[in-house]
Amino acid sequence: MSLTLNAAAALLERHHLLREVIHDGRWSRSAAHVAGADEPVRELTYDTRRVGPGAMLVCKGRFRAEFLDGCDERGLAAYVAETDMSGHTRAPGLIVDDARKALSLLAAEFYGRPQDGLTVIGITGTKGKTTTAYFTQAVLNAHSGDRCALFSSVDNCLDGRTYVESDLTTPESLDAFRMMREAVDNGMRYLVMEVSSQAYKVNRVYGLTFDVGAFLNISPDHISPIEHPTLEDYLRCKRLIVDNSRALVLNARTDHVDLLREDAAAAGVPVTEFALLGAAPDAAAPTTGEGPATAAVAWPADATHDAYAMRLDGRDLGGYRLSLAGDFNYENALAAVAIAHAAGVPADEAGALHAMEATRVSGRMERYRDAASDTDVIVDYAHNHTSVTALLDFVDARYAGRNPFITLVAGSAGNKAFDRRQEIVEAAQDRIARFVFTAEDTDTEPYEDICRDMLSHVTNGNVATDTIIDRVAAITDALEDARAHPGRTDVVLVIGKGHERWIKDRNRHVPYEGDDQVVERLLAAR
Ligand SMILES: CC(=O)N[C@H]1[C@@H](OP(=O)(O)OP(=O)(O)OC[C@H]2O[C@@H](n3ccc(=O)[nH]c3=O)[C@H](O)[C@@H]2O)O[C@H](CO)[C@@H](O)[C@@H]1O[C@H](C)C(=O)N[C@@H](C)C(=O)N[C@H](CCC(=O)O)C(=O)O
Ligand SMILES: Nc1ncnc2c1ncn2[C@@H]1O[C@H](COP(=O)(O)OP(=O)(O)OP(=O)(O)O)[C@@H](O)[C@H]1O
Ligand SMILES: N[C@H](CCC[C@H](N)C(=O)O)C(=O)O
Repeated sequence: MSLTLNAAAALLERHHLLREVIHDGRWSRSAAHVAGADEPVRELTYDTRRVGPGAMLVCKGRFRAEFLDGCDERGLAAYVAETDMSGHTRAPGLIVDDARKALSLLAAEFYGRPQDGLTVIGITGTKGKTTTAYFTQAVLNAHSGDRCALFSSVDNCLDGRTYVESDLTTPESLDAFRMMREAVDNGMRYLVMEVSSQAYKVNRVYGLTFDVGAFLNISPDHISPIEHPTLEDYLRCKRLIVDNSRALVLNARTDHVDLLREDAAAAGVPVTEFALLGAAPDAAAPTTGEGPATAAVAWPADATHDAYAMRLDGRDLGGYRLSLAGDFNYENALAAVAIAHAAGVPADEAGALHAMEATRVSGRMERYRDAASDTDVIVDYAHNHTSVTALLDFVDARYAGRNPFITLVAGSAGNKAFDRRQEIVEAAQDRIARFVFTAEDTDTEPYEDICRDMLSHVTNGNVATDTIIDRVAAITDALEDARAHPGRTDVVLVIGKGHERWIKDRNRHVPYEGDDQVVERLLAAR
């Protein structure tokens, strides 16, 4: 870890980001005139509250110059910013075109390019990133003796075994490279990370090349003033993974698959395709023929879809029976097989390629049963049209002929992804008996307004609706109603929060018991 001011300036110059170096009233194209420019930077940070002796600070986003007040006294060595900050500090400034790109490049160097010591796998898609990332980690851990790290929207894992709750789907670049360094120092050989569209939008993975990039699917989501202005912009950001990967694993069934194939061809990136099939493929034509190289396919092995068969590179992998129900999870498992294979796991390593069968992912398809009232409860993380549809497809298939009374307990995020509110209602209203609208995560938008918005999209007069803002009370009401009808088969779906032990209010995490725990407690109390 030996970044100096001189080296930082040269790196930024090489990437055409450096405008000028400002120090003591002198503006220059290099840092050569600054005393101590060859001293190692002792700390790299994007937050003035963490500045200590010898620190280099990157001023990004909604940074305000006043944050710098007092930093000189704490030993600020240099800053990197998109504008001259010398009114608030005597430290030398590297003025750049894009501070977030600069942060990513500097962080990689500061931490000694830890990505070079790892096989790095990036997974993007509207749905299934987290599950596929956990499944892939399970396979690579089995293959390598627990030497696979993970960055996911649920947890991060830097030693193949210990999981710590994460803040973002894709960490800020500096945090990502710091954690990669720790992973390498812990002996990790692989890293599986989720790559959100926001990560590309705000350059959290700038300059990082994935050994394997995976594109799972794309559907409308994340359109709002703080995310993407349009679906086109959302897809444009996600597509960047193709240009930034050495090999691409692609779902042959995703929307815009032809465009992604074109992207890969233009970038010279080899593609492995996978496809979930409705039935066994023709033995004479072992691949689907949908893409140039559909290497991995899976199909239901029984009528209830409780097991699937998989084939990789023409080799049968045998039956798969996941701990997580739902056809979509077999698609995620298939993606994990294709990704792990592209990352070097041989097709004949059956043990490793089946390792995800035991994997559970917190808050995804957690199932509970109250036999006395014939009630099944599912806690899941569905929170948009595609995932609610996938969940209801599972319920339809599983309860075919039993005509269950389905209650959906759901809210939607505040201040972002506004279309989700209508889409969740539209995906569900003709397929369920009752909505209970409730709190989900928000910033400034009141929960009541979000629930009212959801209610306004209900057009089916046959579906019952209630709004119970308190989330625990909403779940309680749904379960009590199910118990009050013992002769009826009930399915209660509690979606959008999973295992989270907090709920966002005014963008702060307020402690919350967790959907899984609320359900367990209520069922045990009977
Ligand atoms: C708190 C907040 O709203 N942050 C958003 C903001 O970041 P920002 O860098 O401008 O941060 P900021 O909090 O305004 O502060 C500006 C800078 O001043 C610094 N600071 C602040 C105070 C101080 O005293 N001193 C100081 O130095 C802060 O450390 C920061 O570096 O602007 C960034 C660029 O727009 C956003 O990425 C970021 O979104 C937050 C992190 C967020 O939650 N974003 C969501 C939408 C997100 O990224 N989600 C995706 C998942 C989507 C998916 O599943 O597909 C994700 O990858 O997690
Ligand atoms: N391949 C898939 N296709 C459709 N829906 C899926 C798929 N995989 C998971 N889901 C649904 O989406 C929910 C979230 O899954 P997961 O966390 O794996 O995806 P994600 O891409 O990380 O989502 P998010 O970014 O919203 O957290 C699941 O609880 C399930 O309802
Ligand atoms: N209830 C959460 C869902 C976040 C999941 C994240 N991956 C996203 O879609 O932004 C929220 O809106 O903050």
